[in-house]
Amino acid sequence: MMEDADVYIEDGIIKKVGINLCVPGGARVIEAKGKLVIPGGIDTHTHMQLPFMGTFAIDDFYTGTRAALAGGTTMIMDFALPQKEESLIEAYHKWRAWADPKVCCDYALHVGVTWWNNKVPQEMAQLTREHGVNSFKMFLAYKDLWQLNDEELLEAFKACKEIGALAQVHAENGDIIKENSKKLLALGITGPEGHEMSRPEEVEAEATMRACVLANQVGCPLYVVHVMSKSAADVVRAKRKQGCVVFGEPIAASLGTDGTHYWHKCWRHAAAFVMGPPLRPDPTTPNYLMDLLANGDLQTTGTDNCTFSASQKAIGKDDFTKIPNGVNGVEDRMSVLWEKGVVSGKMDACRFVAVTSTNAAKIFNIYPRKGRIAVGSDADIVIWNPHATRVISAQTHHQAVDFNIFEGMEVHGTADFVISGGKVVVEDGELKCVAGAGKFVATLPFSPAVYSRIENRDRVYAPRKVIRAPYDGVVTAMNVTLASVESQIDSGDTSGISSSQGNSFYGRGRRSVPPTSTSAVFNLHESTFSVAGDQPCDQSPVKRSSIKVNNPPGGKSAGSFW
Ligand SMILES: NC(=O)NCCC(=O)O
Ligand SMILES: [Zn+2]
Repeated sequence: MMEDADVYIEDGIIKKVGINLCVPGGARVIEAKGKLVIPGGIDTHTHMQLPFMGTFAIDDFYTGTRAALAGGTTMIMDFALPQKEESLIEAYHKWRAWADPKVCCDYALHVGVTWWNNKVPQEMAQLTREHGVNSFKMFLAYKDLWQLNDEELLEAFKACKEIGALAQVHAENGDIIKENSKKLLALGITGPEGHEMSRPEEVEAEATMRACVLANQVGCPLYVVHVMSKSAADVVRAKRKQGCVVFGEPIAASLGTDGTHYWHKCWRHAAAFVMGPPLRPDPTTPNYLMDLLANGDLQTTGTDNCTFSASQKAIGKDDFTKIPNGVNGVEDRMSVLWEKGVVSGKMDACRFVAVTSTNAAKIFNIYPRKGRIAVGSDADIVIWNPHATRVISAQTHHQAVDFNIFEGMEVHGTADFVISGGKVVVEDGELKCVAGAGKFVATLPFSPAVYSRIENRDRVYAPRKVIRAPYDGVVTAMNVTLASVESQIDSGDTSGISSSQGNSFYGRGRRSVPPTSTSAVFNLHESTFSVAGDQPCDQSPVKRSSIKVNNPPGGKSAGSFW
């Protein structure tokens, strides 16, 4: 909703909203006529000072959050990413120790589930209960580093659901990437174009689909980070249309530029765009993603801000797999979104606020403290000038990195004033922020924007058994030893395989024994057994031991079968 009103702030909180407000004498007045007074942006996805690929991201929690404020973003959500076997709680504390003294704006943490054993879900629960973390990111990529296999993913999704957290996924198939990378390097393709060629769209789309299916099977809500391609976005859209609880996050890079840069003749230029999943060479991708964002098929915007300077990128000068992955965006996200989303006519100012701030606040359960201008909300406010223009450049940006992937782009929409926690930190374009002024924002589990639907779906789709009269006919005995079967076959008598004999079944390479029709058990290799449709054992419910009803009707529903 948009209204014409004044906003009065005291002690970092919005105290009044309305016309002709009565305010204490001496209160500072900032004139915003002709401009928009909007909630500060929330960047859902950053990696400040991430230790990664042999180096650290060059924008740390100070330069990164300072740049965020300059562009109208008043809160970032970063990721604590444990090394293999490292405690998730230790990683969380490590990130807090890095961020707390440096952040100029508020921040929250997602935590990565980068490995799995039975201690991990306990730590996830503790992080949710005691440390203000309500989202966990799992990687389907980065084989041998952070990648989980499908069984581990299922466990992680189940754990998220149990504790009311939102499962996030980096959706790319790491096994395929590894295989393709080897092939390309063997062909002598060592430059940044190899990065995109090793992980084309379908590699992202397959992983997106797999994550959606796995999460849906255990009734876990899912958030797909950095949606980079049309086909991955189509998966999110289709799954939402089918009723799955899934959210999609395109980023400033995927909305504002494309992957044609990987073929640029200057190595440094091409390497600057290397990130995972890659930007797509199809130049119609940004418009396509923006349309989905404008129309509600995608919900939030992040940046995946993870910056590396020229010399850091050059770690991979002879091998694209070694180029540190990551691009800028935290400073320019709001302007890129305004230019490509609003000025283009795809979305109005209200939708702009939704996708840059409010939707994130709702999904991550910090609404209406964040993402809204209302009495009681944090005074994180931007006075947005929709008419002013600027040209994005590494020469003038506030980030530490020496390259800007939006270099030369003229954008309308600038943050003339930025108020963070009630303090004016950008004034007519001038930055006045202080390291450590930002606060950690705890995010609580069971976000209503995410879990109210889950609870209802669990109830509606809870598995129910069919009530029927018990079967009272003859039941073939199952316990059979191979020796007894063989001796009976040798003697030509296959009629009386008895229950006192042990388990066995026919082996494919064995002597010419009859197929499973004469056996008391199924040989899956030889039978026509199918996981779909009627099974030969359908008449005998007691034998379908592989199907478990997790929650019998009447019991608590966890909705495992939808
Ligand atoms: N995305 C990227 O290229 N770098 C940061 C690590 C990650 O999110 O994958
Ligand atoms: Zn990321």
